Amino acid sequence: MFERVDYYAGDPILGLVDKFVADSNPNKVNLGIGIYYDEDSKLPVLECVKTAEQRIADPISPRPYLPMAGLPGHRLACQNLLFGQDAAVLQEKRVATIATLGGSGALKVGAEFIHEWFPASKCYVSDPTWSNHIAIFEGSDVEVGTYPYYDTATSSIKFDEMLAFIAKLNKHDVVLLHPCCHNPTGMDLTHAQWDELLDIMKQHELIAFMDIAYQGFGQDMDHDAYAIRKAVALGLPVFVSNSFSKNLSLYGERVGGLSVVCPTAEEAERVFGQLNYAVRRIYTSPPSHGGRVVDIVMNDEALHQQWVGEVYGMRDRIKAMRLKLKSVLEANVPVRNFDYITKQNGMFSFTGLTPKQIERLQTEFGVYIVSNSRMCMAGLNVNNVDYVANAMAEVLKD
Ligand SMILES: Cc1[nH+]cc(COP(=O)(O)O)c(/C=N/[C@@H](CC(=O)O)C(=O)O)c1O
Repeated sequence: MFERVDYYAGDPILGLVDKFVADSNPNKVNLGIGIYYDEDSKLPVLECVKTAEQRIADPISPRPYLPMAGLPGHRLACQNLLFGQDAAVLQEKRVATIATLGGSGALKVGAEFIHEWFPASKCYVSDPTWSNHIAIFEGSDVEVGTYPYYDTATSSIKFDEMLAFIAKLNKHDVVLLHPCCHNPTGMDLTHAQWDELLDIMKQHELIAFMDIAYQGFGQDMDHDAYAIRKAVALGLPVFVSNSFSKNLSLYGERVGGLSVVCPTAEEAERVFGQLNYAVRRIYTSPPSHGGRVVDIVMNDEALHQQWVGEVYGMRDRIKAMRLKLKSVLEANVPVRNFDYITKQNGMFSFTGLTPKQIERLQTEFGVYIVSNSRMCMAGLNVNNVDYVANAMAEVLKD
């Protein structure tokens, strides 16, 4: 009956978790999946979340279905964070926002919407990008292509090539962009480069799909949203998928959002209705617990301020680990340039290690990084950074 069904080869990122758990090496370090671990290699529960959880727990309340679009407070939280509190585009009611099952759910609903209402549009992702971008859009029957992005030889962005390629796309083609903390390279465009790119996209009537999963881990909440707000200012059609998995450390609660910026409030109403309908046909409504945590933390002024401070604490710890890793590697492998480690933003560093070196890191040292050479810097801490640096130095001798 099901003999024709293909075996699933496994996910290049999630599959590493199982291998890591099964590894008996006492020194093992998981630098694969994009999860923030604290100084003690523990997944943190933010203080602001603890307070929200207490409010949800006492008094305990029933758990009715949420609206298809999720809690209004969750949706408002996404809008204020992405576009800025009281932004004109919000005052004009030109943004259709739904709460989603994490950033992944936002991408899926967005891909379904594009397939249905822009059937001729192709989606172009950066080369390289988060592997699930391609799987999600292709899973919604949207044809996916890639635009030039990262130059491995120079650890930099192929900006001129990227512009030239995007300038040749067709009207209403979708360009999937990382506003900050690019996954997997960590290399971000400068504000001047964003201005140039978005202007070309405006001229060629392209659709910007901005996937922001690490807001606050780059420079700060507003700086990290620059590309989104610039696209809005230029009057581009913008889809924004956002995730609270990392910056609220709520991975398993599956909380995110999808926003679509429209030319008029009337069109936003139309889009909002179809986003609701897409949710109904995929999963009916988002989970209530995570939505309530987002609503409480993000809309209570004191908790919101506390949250921002906690995110910047995570950001700064990662930056400190980048500096430490770079200094130990420079001391151990003086012939090699490691500037890329501190040039890159957010959780990830694209190390450029070869498959053989990656394999040795894993089998000989129990250090797990993704097969494309992406390393999650948020898995480093003062207890393991020397070990990881020495292991990298060792395999780099190959
Ligand atoms: C760019 C990007 N967008 C969306 C997501 C999905 O987030 P969520 O809200 O949890 O659905 C992730 C997750 N990335 C990490 C985990 C994963 O692969 O699912 C990662 O790259 O390791 C991203 O890195």
